[in-house]
Amino acid sequence: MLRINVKQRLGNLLLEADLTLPSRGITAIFGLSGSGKSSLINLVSGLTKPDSGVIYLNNRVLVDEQSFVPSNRRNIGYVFQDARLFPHYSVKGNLRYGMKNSSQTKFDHVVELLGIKDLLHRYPLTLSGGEKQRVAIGRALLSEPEILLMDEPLSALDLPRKRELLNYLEKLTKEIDIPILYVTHSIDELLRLAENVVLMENGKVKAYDTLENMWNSPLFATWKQQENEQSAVISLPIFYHHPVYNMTALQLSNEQKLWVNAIPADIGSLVRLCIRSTDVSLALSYPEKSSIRNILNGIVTAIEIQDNRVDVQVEVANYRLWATISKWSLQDLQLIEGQPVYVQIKAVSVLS
Ligand SMILES: Nc1ncnc2c1ncn2[C@@H]1O[C@H](COP(=O)(O)OP(=O)(O)OP(=O)(O)O)[C@@H](O)[C@H]1O
Repeated sequence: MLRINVKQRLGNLLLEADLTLPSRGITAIFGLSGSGKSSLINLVSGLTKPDSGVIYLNNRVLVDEQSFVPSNRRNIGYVFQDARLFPHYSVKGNLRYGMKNSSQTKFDHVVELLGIKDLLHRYPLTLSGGEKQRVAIGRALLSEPEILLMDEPLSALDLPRKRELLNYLEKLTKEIDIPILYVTHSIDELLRLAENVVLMENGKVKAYDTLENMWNSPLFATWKQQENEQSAVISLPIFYHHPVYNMTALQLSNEQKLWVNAIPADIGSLVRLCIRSTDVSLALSYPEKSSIRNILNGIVTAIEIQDNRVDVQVEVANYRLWATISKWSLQDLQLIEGQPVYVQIKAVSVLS
């Protein structure tokens, strides 16, 4: 567990944070440029000192009124935007630098996890940006930190390398059981990686919650790129793999399941999905003989009339989804809050 309660004056900005973060999973520090994201994790790493306050990592004091543990004694792994490898050491040398014990099994595991076995004898100058970052992550992990701090680790990479590293990061986060604080202003990275989100604004913590709750809250409205639709992000457990068709059923409730293209993961694993309002339609009677596999029971919970469309929020087994319909359809269906409807879902994007 990471406990942060700090104040720090940064020029015109007063950074203030009061947070308790969980002991595993990725917490994204998200916000506009200049909102104080890097400054916050610099305080955790010990690169800077707060004017007042405390930071505890797993009940160990890093900072309080009496003490300030320097960076090199915090047991923290740090990955920056640029990999900052030692140019005169090979990849293997970089990885071994700072390794706490020389466990070959641990070394092999990290090398395997990050796909860097073939690079071990190369030197940083010969590596691509994405490869360098994987080595930097490997080096940080092999120091066996109690927490991993990542400050926009993908921002210096081109799109293909970003995608490649995202896949590694996603795998990594499922495997390691230390918390990761991940600074980003990318929605893509947030949706793929974050379990929890700290939203920073002008040096303050504007909100802190699970990614799903944040995404679905009005605070996030300005961050959603699509102007002509709404979307819902939800996580559901895998319930069943169809033995014939290449489909997987996810559990919304005991009664209701959502079918998606086959996901190669075990029953019970959580899958994060994005359902866009333009892929959802509503009907008042059960659509017989429909080609759409997902026809669910829902209740209308909100109706938002926009300039050229209507966004209808529906609750399906405790999950809130959105459907975009036309004003004409609203008039036709005479929808009101509390009304039961059939919710047809044409497409679902699997995020992670
Ligand atoms: N030592 C300092 N002295 C004065 N101002 C500072 C100092 N460090 C940071 N700042 C200012 O504090 C603000 C927050 O900076 P910070 O780098 O934490 O933002 P950020 O959210 O990480 O931004 P970005 O996404 O652009 O990296 C900025 O306006 C920055 O110029």
